[in-house]
Amino acid sequence: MKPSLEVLPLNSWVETNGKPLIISGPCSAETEEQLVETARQLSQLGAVHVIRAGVWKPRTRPGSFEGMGKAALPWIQRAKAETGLPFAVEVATPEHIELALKYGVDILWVGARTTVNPFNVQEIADALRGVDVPVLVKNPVNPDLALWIGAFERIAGAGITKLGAIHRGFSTGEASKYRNVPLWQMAIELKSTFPNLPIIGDPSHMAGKRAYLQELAQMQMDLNYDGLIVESHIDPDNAWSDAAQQLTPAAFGEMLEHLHIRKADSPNLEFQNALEQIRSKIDNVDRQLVETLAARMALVEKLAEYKRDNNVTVFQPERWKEVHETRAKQGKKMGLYPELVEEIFKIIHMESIRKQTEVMNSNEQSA
Ligand SMILES: O=C(O)C(=O)C[C@]1(C(=O)O)C=C[C@@H](O)C=C1
Repeated sequence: MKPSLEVLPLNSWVETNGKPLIISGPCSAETEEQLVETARQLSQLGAVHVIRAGVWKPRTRPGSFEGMGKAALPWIQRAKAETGLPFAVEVATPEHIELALKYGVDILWVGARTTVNPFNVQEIADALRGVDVPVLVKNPVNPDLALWIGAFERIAGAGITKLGAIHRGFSTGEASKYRNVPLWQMAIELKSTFPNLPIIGDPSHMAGKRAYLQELAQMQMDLNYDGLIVESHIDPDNAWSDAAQQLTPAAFGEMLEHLHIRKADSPNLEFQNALEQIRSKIDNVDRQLVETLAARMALVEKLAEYKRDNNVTVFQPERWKEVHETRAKQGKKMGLYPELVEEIFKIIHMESIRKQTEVMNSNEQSA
């Protein structure tokens, strides 16, 4: 069964006047003064639609600052009253939900460390039954699309229709300049699974460092995300959590000014015609690509029959090295991104091995 979700459009629950939804605020609510002043400066930018703050913080190791908890909730009420802006908070337990709603929090989000655990997500969903509140779900820490999808299904199953995703990147164990690897394909697949589900980019947690925020936010806008959630703080260097990735409200305002916001499409006829023509050429090239792949696989199958009859192994390290290197070199010569050709040939080689193993372990003999 193809999964589907009943999701209300973003602009039915938050007014953004056709612009991307901008959520910003400190990683953590630390003091009343810090929270209210950050919110005040953000509201003065005139570009922020929702203020955020962490109240309950899941931390990797015990002993780190775990959020101010319930004590911060009245500060949120004051920040809301002074700015007139709605407020979003992370919740991880039914008790958090009850308290957040009691103190007038407008939007809840489920954090990456909660999304990984279906028991936790189900508890949250059960606590949300009968409540009309927008809920945003961050991607799970590990790159597992099914877990992310499952979280939406559980929360939607409790009757929540004001739903959105937050893409904050993944822990993959690979070396990366970013704190969390974006794995854009995951977000693209989520959008393909649930076309109506808004996706909000979280460049702060992806980047881990101020220096990468702009490029990541721009990429998220170019992927047609519906909004951004960015951490900001009146004194980022002295923040009690995530100091390296927070911006002052003024710096955040500047970052927003430098963002190119593009539209999903254009009615311009000349553009539409050009697009159609080029896309039809792309269709042809893609057809050739697929035919070429099929031709290669047919050759590999033939080769496997000889290997089977002569009792020779599938994997041939020397030949693979040659294939890999020559194709990468050729790609580079043609101006292609080197990793593109390398990665494609790794996939082709694995498929060649899979196919050959299948042929070699079938009982027929070649003619
Ligand atoms: O050349 C071979 O012996 C093959 O099996 C073909 C092929 C390939 O697909 O290019 C596949 C597996 C080997 O490791 C090397 C190359």
